[in-house]
Amino acid sequence: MKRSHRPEPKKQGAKQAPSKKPSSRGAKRTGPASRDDARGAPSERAARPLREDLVLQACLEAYGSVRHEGRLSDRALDFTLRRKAHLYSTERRAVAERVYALLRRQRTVDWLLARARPGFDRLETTRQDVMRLAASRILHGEPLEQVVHSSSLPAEDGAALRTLPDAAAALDALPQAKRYPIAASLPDFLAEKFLETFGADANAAAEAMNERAPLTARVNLLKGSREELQRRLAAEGVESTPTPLSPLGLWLETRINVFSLQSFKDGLLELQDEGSQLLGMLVDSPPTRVVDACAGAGGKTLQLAGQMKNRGDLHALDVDEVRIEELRKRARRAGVHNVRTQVIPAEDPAAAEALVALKDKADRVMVDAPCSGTGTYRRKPDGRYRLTPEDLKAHADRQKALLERFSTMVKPGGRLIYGTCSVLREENEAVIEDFLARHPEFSVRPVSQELGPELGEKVSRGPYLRLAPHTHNTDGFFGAILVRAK
Ligand SMILES: C[S@@+](CC[C@H](N)C(=O)[O-])C[C@H]1O[C@@H](n2cnc3c(N)ncnc32)[C@H](O)[C@@H]1O
Repeated sequence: MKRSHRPEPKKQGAKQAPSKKPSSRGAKRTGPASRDDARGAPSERAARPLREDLVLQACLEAYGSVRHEGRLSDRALDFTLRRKAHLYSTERRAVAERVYALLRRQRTVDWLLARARPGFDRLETTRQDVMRLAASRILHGEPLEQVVHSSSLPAEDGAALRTLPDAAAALDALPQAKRYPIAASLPDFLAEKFLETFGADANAAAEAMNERAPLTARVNLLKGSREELQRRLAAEGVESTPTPLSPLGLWLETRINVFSLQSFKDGLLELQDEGSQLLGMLVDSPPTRVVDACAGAGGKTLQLAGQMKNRGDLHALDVDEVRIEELRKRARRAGVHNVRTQVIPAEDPAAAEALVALKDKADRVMVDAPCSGTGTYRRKPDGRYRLTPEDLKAHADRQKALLERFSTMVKPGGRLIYGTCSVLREENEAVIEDFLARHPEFSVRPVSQELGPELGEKVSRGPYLRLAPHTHNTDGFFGAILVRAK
């Protein structure tokens, strides 16, 4: 039976979508503290049964606002759960897990229900959504009868759910080209691109993309080593495991609220996917002047500051004032002193003017470009349903333009580091090829020269960093190092 759309036996004791590795959703910041945070022993809290009616109501609100009102999933959950202070933390987690699980399998679930329940698409919207949530829970291994019972379904809808295995068998029987977009839960054009990109591994790529991501922290080297952080976390009752690829990372157990940990408030760690950490490691240290050209809220800026040991000049630029403000806050918490932030205009020629002072001056320029985010669907599952072929083209055009603009800041002998969290060639290798065709003064430096042969071999394809959930259990990332001739 294929995992993607087959109802499967529930793992013993599990209360959530299965995940091979530590996973993150439990620790998502979900609004104000829930009512049991201060009450009851942990074992009592864990044993308390979910109040299914309240959980279902919250799931319907959050899922409905993503699916029917177009809100982003993290915002919709945050918004819903902020207004549900009466939910226990186990219930809040169940809401987040169920909504994310359904978003990851939305197309599959819709296809199966259309077969299992004649007239499904003519049912009233809330009734459809109740069935979707129930079907998704069954696909993720919850016992069918328990789900049917706890979803308070009309008898005919419950009966339809009992036929899901037959619908799954019909899906399995489709030829791969027809089956794949549905089983992978991707729009047709993206499914085609995944098939092109991953070939024989396309099924595995989709499976891993539809799993929960691990909850991954990056140690703040300015405040201690990874081992010291592990000890601090253990003292706070949090188990952690060193990440296998990044020397900076720790997988954290999921059933915690990271943001309430003292070690987080003291700036000892940041949440950052292991793939993102590896991309940040392509910027070597200690160069004296580094530009983080698309710094956003500073995930990589803070990592670079740590790698630079708080020395030299680190320029963090972005067009988004809100993100830059968040970066400043995070930098204060992390004890970062070498960063200068700058909000820059997006459009030429104003943008070019803002960068004039840095022209030919930087040892390293990192362009962590805005992209389709096709590598991050484990964490942002709804992104796939919003992306259009036109968006993809616009991303690639903008990436080329940004590389062109920010490359002017690299000094002779300096390096340009380009990265995305996309798995698609047109945003990655094709952007680099386009740039090199117009800039013979730049050449590619294989990432293994930066990361060392052992790690380099594990994380690269050709000269580039190439990561994906099914091969590395990281988000999908691409990275390239380009060196400007002296
Ligand atoms: C992938 S995100 C950066 C993530 C960030 N580096 C991190 O590690 O957290 C891309 C960023 O590029 C920014 N951006 C978009 N257009 C830009 C432009 N013309 N110049 C600079 N930054 C831009 C976006 O605002 C966004 O914050």
